Amino acid sequence: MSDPTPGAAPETNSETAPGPAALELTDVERVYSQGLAEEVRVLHGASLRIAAGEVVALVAPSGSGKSTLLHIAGLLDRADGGAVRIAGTETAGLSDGRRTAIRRRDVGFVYQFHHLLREFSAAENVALPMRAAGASRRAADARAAELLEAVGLSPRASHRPAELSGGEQQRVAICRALVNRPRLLLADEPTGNLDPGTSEMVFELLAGLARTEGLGALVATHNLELAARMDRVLRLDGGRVVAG
Ligand SMILES: Nc1ncnc2c1ncn2[C@@H]1O[C@H](COP(=O)(O)OP(=O)(O)OP(=O)(O)O)[C@@H](O)[C@H]1O
Repeated sequence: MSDPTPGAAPETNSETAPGPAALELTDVERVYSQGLAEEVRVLHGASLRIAAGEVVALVAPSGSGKSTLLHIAGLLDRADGGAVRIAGTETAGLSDGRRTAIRRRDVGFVYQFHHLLREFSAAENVALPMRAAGASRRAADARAAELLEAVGLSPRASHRPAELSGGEQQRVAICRALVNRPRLLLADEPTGNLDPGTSEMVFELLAGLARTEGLGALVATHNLELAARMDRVLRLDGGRVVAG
């Protein structure tokens, strides 16, 4: 039986809930003001909690602050107020260097466009961030092979991005985001550039991998049908996060 703590965000996945949440935002504020005649208050009391192993969709109209929220959650931008906790670590008061270290260790990103390096093979693209983090070539190659196999791309491991379809390229980008075993996966319109059938397949692979790897995932998308297949759907409404 679950017995939610008062004040805690509801609906975490009880099977994977032990341990710290992958991501906790508490009353996050973000106001853009630099060089603007009028302030743009994008996030105003935005709170959410994503448990390890939970895949959550974030749907909201264009311009409502999805990218802003993802950038703050991924420590690419600083909130003007509130708390950002990643895998149990509060990040608000940390130096830029410390935040970068946490981002590299604990956060994986997938974007609408894959940004794969075109002169490298699929396997090399996946292995690169792990090599950059200091892993041996052998360990990085083994991890890349394991992930490419999980998304059905073993036969394409030696292909360069230009030799892959859009959906295959995005599957490689997902593997690359997961290679360092992050605690949190942030995806911004990961299937925005793909046809409906391919989008569905890439979404399923992303969600399946996040669950088997036990990380929390927040996936921003305009696609309501795909969002409904995630564990939960959240919306942004007037700068706050509400259940979708
Ligand atoms: N650097 C900035 N300076 C000023 N305003 C900004 C800045 N970045 C974003 N904004 C404004 O903040 C609001 C939210 O932008 P954001 O990119 O987070 O929205 P979004 O929901 O991700 O939109 P989309 O789905 O179109 O990508 C928009 O009104 C945008 O114009």
